[in-house]
Amino acid sequence: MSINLTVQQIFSWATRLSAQQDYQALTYKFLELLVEIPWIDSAVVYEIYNHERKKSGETSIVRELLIRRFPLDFTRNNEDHNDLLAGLDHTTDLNLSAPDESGFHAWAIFFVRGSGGPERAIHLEGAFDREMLELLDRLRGVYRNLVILHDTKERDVLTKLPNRQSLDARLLQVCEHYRDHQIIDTKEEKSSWIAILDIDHFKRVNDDFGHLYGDEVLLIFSQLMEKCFRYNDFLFRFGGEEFVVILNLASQETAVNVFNRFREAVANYNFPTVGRVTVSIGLTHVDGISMPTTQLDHADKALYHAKDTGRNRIILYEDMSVLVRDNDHSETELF
Ligand SMILES: Nc1nc2c(ncn2[C@@H]2O[C@H](COP(=O)(O)OP(=O)(O)OP(=O)(O)O)[C@@H](O)[C@H]2O)c(=O)[nH]1
Repeated sequence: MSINLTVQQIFSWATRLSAQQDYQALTYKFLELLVEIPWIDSAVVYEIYNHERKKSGETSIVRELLIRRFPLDFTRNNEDHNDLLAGLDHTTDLNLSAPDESGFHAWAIFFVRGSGGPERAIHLEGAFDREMLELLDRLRGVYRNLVILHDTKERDVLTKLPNRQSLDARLLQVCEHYRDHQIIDTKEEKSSWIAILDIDHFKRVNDDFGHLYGDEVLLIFSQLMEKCFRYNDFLFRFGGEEFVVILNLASQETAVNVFNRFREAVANYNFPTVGRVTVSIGLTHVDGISMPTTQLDHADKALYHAKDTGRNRIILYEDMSVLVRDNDHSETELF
C-alpha cells in the first residue's frame, strides 16, 4: 500500500489548516482532510477534561474524566465515551491496536496536549503501517501547533475557560439552532438558558486582600463552575468578575434549580484567606426570536435586578415585570 501523500500535499494541508479562523473551523477542516486519505476509514476528535470532584460527605477528591466528542451536540444528552479512552496509556502521544500479520494497525489514537485547553484525542480507524503513522504524527504536529494558537486566542489566560470572543460565536450557534427549532413552552426539557454570573462586591476582595487573592477567587470560582455544570453546558469568562453559562437541555424549573445549586455551592465554599464570597445571577430563556445581543442584554438586566435586590440571588428575566425591566434599563444607561 502506498502512502500517496507528497511533501507538497502536506504543505498544502498546513496552509489550509492555518487559514481556519477558530478552533472549531480548524478541527472540522482537519477531520475533513483526514478522511480524504484513502487508508483512513474514520476520524474523530475527542476533548478530554480532567475534573476533580469531591464525593458528597467525603473529603477525598476523585479525578473524573469528562470526554466530549467534537463537535458537541448540545441538543443531546451525554454520550459516555469513557470506555473508549479507558485503558489507554495517557503518558505517550500514540496508542495503537495490536498489528495484524502484515504489520498493519486497525486503529490509532494520537493525543494533542499542552495547549492550555482540554487534551484532545484523535481516533483514527483504517489500516496503518509504520510509515503512515510517521506521516500522521507530522500532521498531528501541525494540528497541535494550531490548536495551541487558537486556545491561546479563544481562552482566558487565568481560568482557561473560553473567553468573550468564543461566547459570541457559540451564542450565535445556539440562537441559530432555536431559530429553526423554536421552543415556546419553557417547561420543555429541551430549552437552553443564558445566565450572567457576577461575583458580589469583588472590588472589596481586591481592596482587602490584594489582586493575587482576587485572582485565586476567580480561578476557584471557574473550577466550581466546571464541577457544577454538565457535559453539554457551555461556560465562559465574560471579563473581570463576570462569567456566562449557556445551560442546555433544561426546563425553566431545572434551570433555576441548577443555578441555585451553583449559587449555594459558591456561598458555602471557604475561599482560602478570603473566606465567604457570593454570586448574583441574571438568567433568561434562549427564545429563538431575539438577537444574541438582546438575549445577553436581558440576562444583564436580570443580573442588575439581582444586585439591586440584595445580591446572592437569581433573577429570571421572564419573571421581571415590564416596569422593573424599564427601570433597570434607565439605571443601566446611567452607569
Ligand atoms: N483580581 C482581579 N480583579 C479583577 C479582574 N478583573 C476585574 N477585576 C476587579 O473586579 C472589580 C469589580 O468591581 P465592581 O464592578 O465595582 O463590582 P463589585 O465590587 O463586584 O460589586 P457588585 O458587582 O455591585 O457586587 C474591580 O475592582 C476590578 O478591578 C481580574 O482579572 N483579577
